[in-house]
Amino acid sequence: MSQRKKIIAANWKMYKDLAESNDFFTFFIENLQDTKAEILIAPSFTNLWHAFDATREYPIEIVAQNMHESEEGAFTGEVSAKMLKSIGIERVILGHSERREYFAETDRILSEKVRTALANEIKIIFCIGEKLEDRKDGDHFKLVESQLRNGLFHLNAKQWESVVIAYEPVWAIGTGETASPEQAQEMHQFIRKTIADKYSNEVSDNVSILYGGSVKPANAKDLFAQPDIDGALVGGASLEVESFIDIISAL
Ligand SMILES: O=C[C@H](O)COP(=O)(O)O
Repeated sequence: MSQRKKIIAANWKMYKDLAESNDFFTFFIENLQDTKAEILIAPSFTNLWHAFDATREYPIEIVAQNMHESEEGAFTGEVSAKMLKSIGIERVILGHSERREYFAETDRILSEKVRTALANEIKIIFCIGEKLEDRKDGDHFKLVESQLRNGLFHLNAKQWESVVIAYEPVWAIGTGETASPEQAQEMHQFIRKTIADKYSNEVSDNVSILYGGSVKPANAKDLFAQPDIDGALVGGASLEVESFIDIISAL
């Protein structure tokens, strides 16, 4: 019987200064209802400590949006796993398409980030997803499989207990063009089978696979009704307390 977790994660990207972040958490905590979902929120680095401190007593996990693959060094502007752990952060988003696109994060760099995170006992939300041209060419399964293999298939079965996958078709991110529940389910099922073929059904059945890409209160319920969709990684709709709570309530 699968014990995989239901997760609603917020990726704030480069939005909210400290005052806006603090205001969000004050209102969010006041209005949060009981939910079976694990709630994860990823603010920017400058807000991480305050967010962690404000939510210590609540069922809300604060997550980093990135980290460097080296333990430490002359990497101006970067943040290490050790620094994140020192402020209580125990999970990081890696492989987001915006990091791959704008910061040239290759599969090799991402596999190194994965190694460093796990070596520092930091759990991972690993993002994979095809571009529109991949899908139009019928290459979306091949692309997603290569991201999965190159980023994560160096892990042993036990290490997968620290991994959550986020399938985020690039063409759905920030566009309002959400994948249909059927499209998302088809890819989630493929991802789970690819993991099962490499490892085992036991490993794949326990990996939470989140959908990301224009998740809104209006489409969340139909997405979450799919058997292999275990929650969402939400961008824009997580910036407002009301819409984020509505998405959580849809699970
Ligand atoms: O990490 C979140 C994804 O990029 C989705 O963003 P979005 O909900 O604004 O489309």
